[in-house]
Amino acid sequence: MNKLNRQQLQAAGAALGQSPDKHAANAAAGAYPNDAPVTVLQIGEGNFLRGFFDWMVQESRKQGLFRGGVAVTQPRPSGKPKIDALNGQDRLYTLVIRGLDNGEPVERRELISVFAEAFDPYEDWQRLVRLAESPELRIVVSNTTEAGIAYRPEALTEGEPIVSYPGKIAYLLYRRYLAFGGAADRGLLFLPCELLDRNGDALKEAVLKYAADWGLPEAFREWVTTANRFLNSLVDRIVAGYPDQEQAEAWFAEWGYRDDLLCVAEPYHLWAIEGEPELDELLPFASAGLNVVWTDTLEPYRKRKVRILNGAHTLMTPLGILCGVEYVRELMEDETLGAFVRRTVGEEIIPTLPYPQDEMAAYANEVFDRYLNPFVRHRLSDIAMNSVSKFKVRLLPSLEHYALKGERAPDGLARGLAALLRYYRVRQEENEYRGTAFDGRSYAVRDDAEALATLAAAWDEAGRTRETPEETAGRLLACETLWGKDLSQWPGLAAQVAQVWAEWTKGERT
Ligand SMILES: NC(=O)c1ccc[n+]([C@@H]2O[C@H](COP(=O)([O-])OP(=O)(O)OC[C@H]3O[C@@H](n4cnc5c(N)ncnc54)[C@H](O)[C@@H]3O)[C@@H](O)[C@H]2O)c1
Ligand SMILES: O=P(O)(O)OC[C@@H](O)[C@@H](O)[C@H](O)[C@H](O)CO
Repeated sequence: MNKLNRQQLQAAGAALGQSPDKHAANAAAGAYPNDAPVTVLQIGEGNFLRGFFDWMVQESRKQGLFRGGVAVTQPRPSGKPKIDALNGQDRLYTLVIRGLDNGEPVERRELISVFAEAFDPYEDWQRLVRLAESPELRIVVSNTTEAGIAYRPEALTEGEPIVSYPGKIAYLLYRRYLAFGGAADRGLLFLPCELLDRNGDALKEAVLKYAADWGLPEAFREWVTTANRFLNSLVDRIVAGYPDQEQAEAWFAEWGYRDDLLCVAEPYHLWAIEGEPELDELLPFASAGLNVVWTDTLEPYRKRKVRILNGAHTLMTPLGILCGVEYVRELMEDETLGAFVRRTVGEEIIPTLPYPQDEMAAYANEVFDRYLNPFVRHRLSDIAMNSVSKFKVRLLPSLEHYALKGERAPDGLARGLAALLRYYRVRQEENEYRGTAFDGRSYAVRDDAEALATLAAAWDEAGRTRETPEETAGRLLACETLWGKDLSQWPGLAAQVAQVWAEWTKGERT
């Protein structure tokens, strides 16, 4: 069977546009017109951007609202296989949107054709520099995970690729600044999608640090802040990526082509962007009828989503994996585990949020329905990656709410923390860290190397010193490098964690 290629796109377009004419067919399919300029640079080849941003560009293009194409590059050398795979299928991929939309089951297949270019910036650095100097370029979008926006000092060597994402932007902006003589109207609009608090500000700050490190002129740094916009935004859509092989094979047989970049997403989508609605002229997603909200108050959107949706994911994941559960939906359908998640969100997390409680409860119910989407198989093992830093952002603030009032942690949140610590009872085996589930099966744990080393050493020390479980809990909670503060000081928390572990030892699971 053939790989996806342009011929399939034209066939799809012809079917949609009822026309054998190539241009009409391409327009109907939202295809990239060969003579349109690249207006967007996308740093990130991952599932999320392909299931969210690129789909939005495609939707806007179908309506004739968005002109231009996207050049995609990977943020790390290790992302190259996906760029190669994209080029191997004429820069096309299939997005399947599956789930309940206003209670109605939907399954839509879209051939996404927004990529005008896909290249490896580490192999062809000058191509990226030329793009930065292009007058047509207007927008830079990224998703490099929360780790990608970090500032890590790095040398600037003329002609050699910069490794980090913000470092790249600092240099590329400098080249753009030089190319246009610092013209005020040649700045770019940055839309980082990383789930970091005030992601636009974080990117700008890191860019300016690199500019200062490299001694770039003060006038350039001024231009970075005055001529460019770094928008803070909050993205929300569950993009599960490539489906199970069995499902993929069934689709390939039906469609008559194979697609290595096949991606599955839910129908729900929200992009709240801090900026004036006039920016929709440049990024006409709201005009295209997509759920894109221009707002001057991002915080309520962010807090609601990170604390409820992501918080519940991070609450359920360690316990689910310890219990041998594989998928979010399976966990929510389990009588005990599902009730545990609903109860903790409803009775413990929502009351910590300073917003109308009925609105928060309605949002949580919508989230539970999304978790139960029968068509999106969201793996707990995917969500589990980097759970320590996720816990800090998603669940710790809810726990802290009680600690600051001098209260003990409520039961569900304490159990979530106990599960996280038990999940990270890991040992290094060759190149990876592994933990052991309740049934004795072993699982791999992916996290920051330093965090894993700290947790493995703490558990090892606990095993050798014959301390009590409460002392072990205290030892783990005291690791400020992990939590950003000493949690062993919070009222009764170590004892609560030890109590939960004792229940699990007796075979009680929640
Ligand atoms: N998948 C979803 O449902 C979803 C929804 C909302 C937000 N997100 C965000 O997306 C991220 C995961 O992305 P995905 O689902 O596309 O997964 P993915 O594995 O398909 O892609 C991850 C991307 O991040 C890059 N990356 C990873 N670590 C990096 C680092 N240290 N520095 C620079 N780049 C790095 C990879 O090269 C790749 O481009 C999460 O961190 C989250 O912030 C995902
Ligand atoms: O993408 P991660 O790995 O940061 O987190 C896993 C999930 O919580 C996350 O992807 C959500 O599904 C998403 O944030 C929904 O918008």
